[in-house]
Amino acid sequence: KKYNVAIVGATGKVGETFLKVLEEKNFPVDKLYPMASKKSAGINIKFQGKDWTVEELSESSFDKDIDIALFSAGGSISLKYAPIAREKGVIVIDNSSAWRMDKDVPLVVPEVNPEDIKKHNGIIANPNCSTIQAVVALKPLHDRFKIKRIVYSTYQAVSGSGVKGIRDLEEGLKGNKNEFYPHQIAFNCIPHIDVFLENGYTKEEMKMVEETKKIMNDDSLRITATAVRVPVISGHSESINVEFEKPYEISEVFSIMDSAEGIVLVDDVANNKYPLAVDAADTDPVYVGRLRRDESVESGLNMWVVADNIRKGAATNTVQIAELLVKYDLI
Ligand SMILES: O=C(O)CCc1cccc(C(=O)O)c1C(=O)O
Repeated sequence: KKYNVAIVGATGKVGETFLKVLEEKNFPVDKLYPMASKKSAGINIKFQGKDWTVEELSESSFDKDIDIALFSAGGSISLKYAPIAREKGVIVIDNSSAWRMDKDVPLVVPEVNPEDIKKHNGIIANPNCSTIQAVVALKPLHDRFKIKRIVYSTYQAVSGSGVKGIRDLEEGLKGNKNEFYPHQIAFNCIPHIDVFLENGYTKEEMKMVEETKKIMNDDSLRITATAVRVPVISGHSESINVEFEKPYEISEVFSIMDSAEGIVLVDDVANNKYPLAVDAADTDPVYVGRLRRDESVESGLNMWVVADNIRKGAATNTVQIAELLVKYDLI
């Protein structure tokens, strides 16, 4: 069976990676409907050996035979158009934060909570990039040792902000002034991703806290986060400190990580081997390393987790969700 697939935000960084990953995975697409804003309408897109024309997104865009719509066009577009698509019988997989915490919307990482997809009511949410790579690494350890507390510190690539963030870094490295970020990103770290909230955290940090609990289905988890933008083009790196309910042996953590789905263990410090953003770029795994006991608590562990924020952090995870819909015969 082949499916008619709409791509909302087809000309953005994540949108164009949707197309790349759909082709790589040979997803069975019959008709493609690339959609974007007025300024991109008419652009020709080559996909699976054919030419497709970008149409301007409108309220009538889903009045045709579309099976799945992959959205990555910002939260306001998702808020307005996902319900319109759903009403027309389209299954929406949304990359924005707009629907993630809605109780009727499953928030899915296929390696972590695939079964949740069966509860969808027409909209499925793709989690935040930093949350996805974290829960892939944490889930196997939570199942075995029961996590009680998580401390996230992230080092996030500028591609997470799209072309504007990349340009700020590239221009900044040439000594030109920034336009997008609140401060110079070149030769700098900016502890400010998305907007600040009443509690002094940023929205990015609270997404990690709230989305982790929903995906792991455990509101008892105690979590804090600090999200930092760093002068890296591609790949988010994260220092994750976890405290378990149960005692553990470090040798068992190594073997669990080495065999867990979606994880590549890179941990051989005697030979300077640990996960690096430049190695993760344009690949799909979540890379885990620097595993070591946190001696300051009863049963604690430190790790370093790296992944491509546009692929596993967004586009690949979304296409994997589409593959789950097919696998579970939900479409
Ligand atoms: O609303 C928007 O314009 C998009 C803001 C954004 C930019 C970069 C990553 C994310 C994300 O959470 O995945 C988000 C978000 O959906 O909140």
